[in-house]
Amino acid sequence: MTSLLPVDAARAAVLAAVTPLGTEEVPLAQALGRVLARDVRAGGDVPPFRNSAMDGFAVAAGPADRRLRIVGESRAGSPAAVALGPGDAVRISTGAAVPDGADAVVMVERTEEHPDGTVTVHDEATPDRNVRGVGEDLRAGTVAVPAGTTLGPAALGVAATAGVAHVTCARRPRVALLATGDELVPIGEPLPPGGIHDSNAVALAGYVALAGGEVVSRTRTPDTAEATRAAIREALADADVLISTGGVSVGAHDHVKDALAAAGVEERFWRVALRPGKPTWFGVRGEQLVLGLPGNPVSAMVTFLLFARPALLVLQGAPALAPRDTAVLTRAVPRHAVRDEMVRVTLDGDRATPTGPQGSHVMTSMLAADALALVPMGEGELPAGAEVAVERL
Ligand SMILES: Nc1nc2c(c(=O)[nH]1)N[C@H]1C(S)=C(S)[C@@H](COP(=O)(O)OP(=O)(O)OC[C@H]3O[C@@H](n4cnc5c(N)ncnc54)[C@H](O)[C@@H]3O)O[C@H]1N2
Ligand code: MOO
Repeated sequence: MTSLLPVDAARAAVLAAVTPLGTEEVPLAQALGRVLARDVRAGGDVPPFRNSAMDGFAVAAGPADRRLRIVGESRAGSPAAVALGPGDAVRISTGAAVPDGADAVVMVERTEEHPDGTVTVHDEATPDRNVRGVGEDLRAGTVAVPAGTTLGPAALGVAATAGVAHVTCARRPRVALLATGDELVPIGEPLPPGGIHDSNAVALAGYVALAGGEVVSRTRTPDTAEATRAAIREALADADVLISTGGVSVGAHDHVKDALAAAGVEERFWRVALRPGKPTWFGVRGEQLVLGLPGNPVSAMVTFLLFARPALLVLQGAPALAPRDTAVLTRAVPRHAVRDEMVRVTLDGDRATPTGPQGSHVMTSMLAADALALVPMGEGELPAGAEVAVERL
């Protein structure tokens, strides 16, 4: 057998071939999940003005149990027209501007209003009590969200409050998905003898979307050399990344590698010391990346996560990999002699429990998985209690 490439070397080879894509302006409301290419800086101070953290009375600093004259009101969106003089108080709502002359807000529960238009405040008003200062959250001109951030809901909110309506994001990788196999039947259709539903297409499309990619084509091709060539040619016409499944092993009907060579894709590696995922193939055509993933559904998902996902992230200028954690196996796991195994595990704190049978066709082994635990190749088994490296999903 030709030698198998170690998992980390395979991943390094993929990442070495990645050139980050360009950038584009994206309306903030459409930027969820996008990778920020340029820092978002605060256009002004946030909060932009001194405002109240409570409904109550704005007062000058002073002791408890003072009786003050109510001279006006400051509401959110409608600042008070008056400034406070000695002995004055202004009725104030949460979020409303604290008027000039006021140092603090006494919450309404700690006050007592009188029919003559005065109020007794029962709390001491220490300076800035219940007052949110200008720029407490963000200072004008400082970085509110750094480049490289994948924009989640909170980052969108921060960018909005920083006064930004458009953000500069990495272009989304355009991904073509190609499922090969005579046996494949579109999802939802009845299965003929020997047929199986094309689950890879929908599962991988989901992973692509979660990694920020855009699926630009989904094709199924039968196992003939001509059809595979045509499908690959077409898929490569308009994609940054081509991800195929199936047809990369050594069977008589495995045409993917030849078809990729015919399309001018240059092989970087084939076969990894990995279970599941041994026949994984990787190549490039110019800046286009091509991953030929194994057909077995678990192998396709695991190799997507190990190789394709980091590539998609780096194409977008995001960090490729979170550092591996360590966990302790709760059960013994048999080791493969010449392949590292990515065992699907649930995590309870640092305790890793395999999700059940680990065959590369057992799709439900992925369902409950929190992480992939790396069980290194070797003799015998890795005992319960052994430490393993885990990659969280
Ligand atoms: N003689 C050998 N046979 C195999 C070897 C080997 O080294 N020598 N390696 C095995 C390993 S490991 C894997 S992994 C598979 C990978 O084979 P292929 O990538 O060529 O995949 P196929 O043979 O086309 O399909 C494998 C399996 O997956 C099912 N499949 C394929 N596509 C889909 C899809 N889109 N949705 C759902 N399921 C799919 C297919 O029906 C097969 O059951 O090769 C081993 N054999
Ligand atoms: O390496 Mo294969 O992906 O185990 O079934």
